[in-house]
Amino acid sequence: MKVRILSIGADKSGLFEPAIAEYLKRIRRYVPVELVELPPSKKGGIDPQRAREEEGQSLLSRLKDSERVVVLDERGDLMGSEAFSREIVQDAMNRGRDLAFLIGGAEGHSAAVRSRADRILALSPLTLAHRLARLVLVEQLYRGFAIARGEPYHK
Ligand SMILES: C[S@@+](CC[C@H](N)C(=O)[O-])C[C@H]1O[C@@H](n2cnc3c(N)ncnc32)[C@H](O)[C@@H]1O
Repeated sequence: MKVRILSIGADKSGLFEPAIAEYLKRIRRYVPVELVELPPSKKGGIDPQRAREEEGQSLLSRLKDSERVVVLDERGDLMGSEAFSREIVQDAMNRGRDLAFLIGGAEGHSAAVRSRADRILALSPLTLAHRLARLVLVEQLYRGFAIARGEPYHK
């Protein structure tokens, strides 16, 4: 099993990168994990619909057939950490499936991305900056593996 996080944009602020790097390092104790940053569309701020579609194509073109696709979106299903561990992390472990998590840009996800999703997941009903969504995702992934192993990180 492998995990990839495909994300539009980079963390230019530098605020979240050290924490994200730390959780990626911790997740690598369990599985290979890769963060793939994709450039935002040049249409951002000018033509939001076009930007969403271009970024969606960029995300979709990088998916592999072997991957179960989890699209992150504030309008998606809300689940607790134990359900996330069971239904996403442990399910993939048990089936030997790879996981791809898709994080959109400033304009969110296109209809094409939503329709490709095996699961649409909200980390909260709040709208998070994409780089903060990344950080919450990697912490929850680490927590999800710790739950699966019965390790004390999750209380
Ligand atoms: C700034 S948000 C995009 C907001 C955009 N206006 C929309 O309607 O989707 C950028 C990306 O961060 C992720 N994101 C932000 N808040 C989230 C949340 N509460 N749950 C899951 N993902 C979230 C999503 O992948 C989203 O596409």
